[in-house]
Amino acid sequence: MDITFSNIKLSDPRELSIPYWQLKQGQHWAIFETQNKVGASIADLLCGELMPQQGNIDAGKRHIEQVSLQSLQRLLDHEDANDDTDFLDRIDYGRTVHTLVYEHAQNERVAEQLLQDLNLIPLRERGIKQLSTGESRRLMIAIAISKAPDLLVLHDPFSGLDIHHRKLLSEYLYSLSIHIQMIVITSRQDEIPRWIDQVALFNGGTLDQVLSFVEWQNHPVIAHLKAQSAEQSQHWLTLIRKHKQQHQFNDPLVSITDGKVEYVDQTIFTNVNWQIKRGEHWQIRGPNGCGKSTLLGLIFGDHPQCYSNDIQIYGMQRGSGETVWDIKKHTGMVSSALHAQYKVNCSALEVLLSGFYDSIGLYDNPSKRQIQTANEWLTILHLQHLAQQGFKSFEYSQQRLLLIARAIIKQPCLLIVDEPYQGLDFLGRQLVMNTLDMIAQENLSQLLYVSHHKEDTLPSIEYFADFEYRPQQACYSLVIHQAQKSPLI
Ligand SMILES: Nc1ncnc2c1ncn2[C@@H]1O[C@H](COP(=O)(O)OP(=O)(O)OP(=O)(O)O)[C@@H](O)[C@H]1O
Repeated sequence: MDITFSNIKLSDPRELSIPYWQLKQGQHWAIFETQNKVGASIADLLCGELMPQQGNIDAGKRHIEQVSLQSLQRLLDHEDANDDTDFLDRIDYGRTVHTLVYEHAQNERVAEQLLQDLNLIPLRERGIKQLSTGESRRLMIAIAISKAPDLLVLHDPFSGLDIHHRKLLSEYLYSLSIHIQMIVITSRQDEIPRWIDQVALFNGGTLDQVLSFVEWQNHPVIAHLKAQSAEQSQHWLTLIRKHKQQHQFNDPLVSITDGKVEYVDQTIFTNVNWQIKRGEHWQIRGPNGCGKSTLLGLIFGDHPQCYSNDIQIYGMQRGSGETVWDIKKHTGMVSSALHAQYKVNCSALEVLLSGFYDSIGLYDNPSKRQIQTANEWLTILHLQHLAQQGFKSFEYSQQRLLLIARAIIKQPCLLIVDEPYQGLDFLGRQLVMNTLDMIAQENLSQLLYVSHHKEDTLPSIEYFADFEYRPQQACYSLVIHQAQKSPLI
């Protein structure tokens, strides 16, 4: 049976308008997210998580599943609601990979095959809350397929995956496309699979064009969006320059000596020796699960093992009586973990203001100047009219942009951006990427940056901390590289 959208409308803070759209039985679709994210709303409408304010969707009795950042967030919320840490003699990390994949799988053979196909066997006994970004993405795909859907909506399926797992998933989805109808929603051009039949383009939230794969490849929208983002990022930078802060720390800003993180069942990395000097911008690279976020958590002060390591930051030796707030005061952070923790339903304005206090939610009285700066940020994010709207009611990418602005607002000395583009549309990603690059170029903050995508490399970053696997120690270690500047001709 075909799926038909008729006269669909959603408004503030989401925006979606689909006068008429038919997805024929068996046809594979891609939705390319240019600007105004629509994918999350479409996925939620199809899966019955959201009701249209107007119009209707006829999907018959189709069993539709989605894989998306919001479906992961819902599962994590569910695990938090059932957290048994208080009744156990250990931390409750949520249900294990094994339990979650077995829960809906038809039989053991299907479950084991899924664990194998998505490279989840080594993670079988790990709780969902322990998983890294790429690991949890693979788990969410396995869970969705274990429910044997007729239609699978994959929102940014490759997001957070390293190169090896992106290749594996791409081959896996191709084999799956023979049996299951799919809608792939993405904001990256190279992530539209070749087996897609039709591409839907939205303009300002409205379904604008339906294209064949070949028509899509020659479409001018990308060039147009790049020009638009270059112009808009100048507005961001003007605002950042206006509130420029001076930081007076001595070298090195951060120093880790013989860093090590280990858990009961495995060591993640050892022998990490790393110094971040003034003016240096770093990209941290390495495969899923190698410890990038863990290392950044040691610096930011969120990771429990930061006290058992020899870490100096901003001239303070960790564990010498300083508080986590002494560190956070000079540090901005964007990451999926922080996004997941930001559960407080304060207003958009309060989210931005909370950046001045490093809090999740706002518990202080902001000054007039801080309120004015936060309002200026809302204006350049085009969210001024939604200043009082609750954070939770925003779509994931709008939330992410608010959290990025929250991290930048106080102009921290160190800006930790751990896969910042997760959930953003094409324009949003370009905008944030241009802005981060200009922040680094002008040394407005020092970047510690993580992204798995080659095209996200920021030209201003010259230092690379690469995790490499050490088979003898069965864990990772860090290797430092400095980019060769191309000789002037
Ligand atoms: N409490 C724990 N016990 C055992 N392993 C854990 C625990 N917490 C995290 N891990 C594991 O530590 C590893 C490192 O996680 P981390 O999030 O730092 O990886 P990452 O390099 O950022 O990966 P990604 O590229 O997927 O984001 C992962 O394999 C994760 O499953």
